[in-house]
Amino acid sequence: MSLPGLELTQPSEERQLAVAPPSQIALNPGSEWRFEVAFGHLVKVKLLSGTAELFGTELAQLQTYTFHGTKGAIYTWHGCELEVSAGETVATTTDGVTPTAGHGAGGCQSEYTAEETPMVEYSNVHFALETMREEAQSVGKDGPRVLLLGPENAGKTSLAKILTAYATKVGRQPLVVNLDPTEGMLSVPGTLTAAAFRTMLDIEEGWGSSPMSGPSPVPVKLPLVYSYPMPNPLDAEGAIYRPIVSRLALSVTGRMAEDEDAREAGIIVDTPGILSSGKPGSLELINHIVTEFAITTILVIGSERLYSAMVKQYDDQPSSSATAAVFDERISVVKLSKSGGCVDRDVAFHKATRESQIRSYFFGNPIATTGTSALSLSSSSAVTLSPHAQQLDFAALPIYSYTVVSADDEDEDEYDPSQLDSFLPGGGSEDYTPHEPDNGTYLPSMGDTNQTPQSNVPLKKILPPAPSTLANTLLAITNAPTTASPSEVRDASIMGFLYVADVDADKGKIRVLAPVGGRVPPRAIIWSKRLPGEVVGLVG
Ligand SMILES: Nc1ncnc2c1ncn2[C@@H]1O[C@H](COP(=O)(O)OP(=O)(O)OP(=O)(O)O)[C@@H](O)[C@H]1O
Repeated sequence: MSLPGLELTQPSEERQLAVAPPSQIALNPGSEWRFEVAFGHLVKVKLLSGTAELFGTELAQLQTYTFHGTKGAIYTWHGCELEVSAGETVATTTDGVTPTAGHGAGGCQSEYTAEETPMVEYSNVHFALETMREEAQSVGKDGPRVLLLGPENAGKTSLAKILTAYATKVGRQPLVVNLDPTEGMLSVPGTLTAAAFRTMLDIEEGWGSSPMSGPSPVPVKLPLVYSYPMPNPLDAEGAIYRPIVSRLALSVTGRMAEDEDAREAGIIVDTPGILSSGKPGSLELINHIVTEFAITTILVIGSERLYSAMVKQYDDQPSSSATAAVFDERISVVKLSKSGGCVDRDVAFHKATRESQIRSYFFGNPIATTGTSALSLSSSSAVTLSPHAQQLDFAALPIYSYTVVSADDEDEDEYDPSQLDSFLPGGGSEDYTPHEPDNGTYLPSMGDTNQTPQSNVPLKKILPPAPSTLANTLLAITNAPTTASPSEVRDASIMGFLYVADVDADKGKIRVLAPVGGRVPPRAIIWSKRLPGEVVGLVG
């Protein structure tokens, strides 16, 4: 319809939805294309000519890669040409909000080309690590154990991906450890993980997928997962975080002792930004990680203050490895520049990322990506999983919840030490001997000397009636038996997750979604109450 006098036409719906033609982006050698794609909108990227990589993983020529809910950069060492086009917009996000495409090429919210990047510095780190790996190979010592430190959004995870991708590209098999509970590497958030990377990372999915997410054209990785359902490692003065770090370190060093390839390639440890914030207790946690993983190389990104503190404390000090004296193994602290491309992610973006990780754990990835499908035999790489819904008797489930004061928000779950007796093995027998005498660092009440040793672990069994707040949250099924002590539950690795769809407190039932059918294994369960927290709308 024309507007009288102006001869303008009202934009028709088709016109509004008209897809912009693909844009071509030419990158000079040593530059990168930085882009941000909103959740729910798809952007397709194709490498037309030259070579390019996304956080160290090379793009294949003429394959289409589909991105959504991503902030990243495609870097080229030798120059390349990219084609960027808009994919279809996925109906709605989990919040029910219809996503809007941005104004950048292909509907990116933001995109630009940057000539200045720290990639040369980062690749030099890779070559230095390679030299250490070759030395490890020749003299029979362990490969480098690298710790990444820096404030939030400094690019630690991106650098961990780059170093891992470069290492796998030259045939190494590094062990990667994620100590950031908010990220969820090959797992859902609220976990700390370790995995051996022998094959390439996934361009579209970041770290790639684990077998629990279903079949994948990019080889899956098998992570070892521990539950840490809180965003802040400093909660409970680090008394929950520390023992889990020790468990991971034990498993990782055990793997290195048995696997020659892993021993030579060493470890890459990614940490949460809060450890580098200088908050009380953070330096002690760093020290714990440095000791447990026998760190040899500390990489500090984007913080002069932390770098200087680390140099003072660790530079040229012997590592804590048992063979440090034999090989004169010393710690080196290296300062690295933060990439100008690192973007701050707001609370909404973090929440959307978490929801998307959980959704793909239960339902797979419904977005078909032609890029990866070309590598697989099927015509589409979309993976649709069918989780099983079932009703469970709440009283029969040994569900534990952490009861700690958050260092961040003072969001306290009532901490009542008298209730803790209820989860003593064998129903509260007094002659119980603790499994771990070293857990005594957490004292919930300094004046209370009559506490049983078990109360050092702030885990409480949830007794009926089922709390309504259980709805829309995750339950982590541990490998610990139902009669395990709280310290055993805390230290147990995770088998899988359930999503609580409904709580019927009157009937004493909960309706859960499980990734596989069959009976829920009789194991102790940890309630992921605070992280990932409530995820509404997973089940319609
Ligand atoms: N060169 C780059 N260009 C564009 N985006 C980038 C670049 N490097 C990193 N990013 C993005 O910036 C964000 C922050 O980076 P990253 O996750 O690596 O930081 P981090 O230090 O691990 O953060 P945190 O401690 O909060 O987990 C991520 O979304 C990442 O994809």
